[in-house]
Amino acid sequence: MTTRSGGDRGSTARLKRLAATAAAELVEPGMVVGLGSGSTAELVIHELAARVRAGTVLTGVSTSRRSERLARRLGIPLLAPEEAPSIDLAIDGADEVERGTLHLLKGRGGALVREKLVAALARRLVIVVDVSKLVDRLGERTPVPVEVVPFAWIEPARELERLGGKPVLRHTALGQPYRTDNGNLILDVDFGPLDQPEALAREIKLITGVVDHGLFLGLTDTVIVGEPDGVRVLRREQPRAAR
Ligand SMILES: O=C(CO)[C@H](O)[C@H](O)COP(=O)(O)O
Repeated sequence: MTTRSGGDRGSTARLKRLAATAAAELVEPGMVVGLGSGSTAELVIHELAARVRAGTVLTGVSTSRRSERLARRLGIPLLAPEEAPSIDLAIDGADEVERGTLHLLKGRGGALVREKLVAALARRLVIVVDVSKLVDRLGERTPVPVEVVPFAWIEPARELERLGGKPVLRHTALGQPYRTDNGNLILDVDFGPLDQPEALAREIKLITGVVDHGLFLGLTDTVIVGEPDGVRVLRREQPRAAR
């Protein structure tokens, strides 16, 4: 189902803000909210913090050390995932959203494992993106991030090549291997546009040394898309995939 509402034209930052504001409106007093990672999810955290300052009671569960630091600094009470009785709603960004299925590619920010765990625990997953993130097929523009343990990472890299990918070890701006919050490495694997993301996701998970990958399939309930004319809301029509 698709609905539209009005708004201003503008830059990517403005489109992200439109989506973030609309997503924050879904949060009701007393909810436990999964706090995503990345620039769009951080806008949501700012919106929620404003609500907390205005007296709304809510609790966050963060998906990265960075979102945890931001939420703490802004005064949002936090729980660890295992301390939360349940997570009512998780709100997160994405690098690509497949139009037909609402499957996602995530992890440019390196938080994919924690993001996927919080999404899996949440009753609903709401994704906030600007319109540039919508694609016909996952992998069109973005490689698939794969988190691997640091020891002998070359072995999962070779297996990913055998699956048809081109893995590149992610580095920081200073040229050091990038480390996730879990102390692991990331291989960004270019498979090109994906015809069968489910099959690829299964194959990647079977590789020894792989912790997880950035394919989020069947997890999304709602995508809020910031567009020049306002927000568009895409809702999943199939029941959530069994996990
Ligand atoms: O998956 C992510 C981090 O691991 C982010 O949600 C994703 O990279 C989108 O980020 P942004 O909102 O900055 O474009």
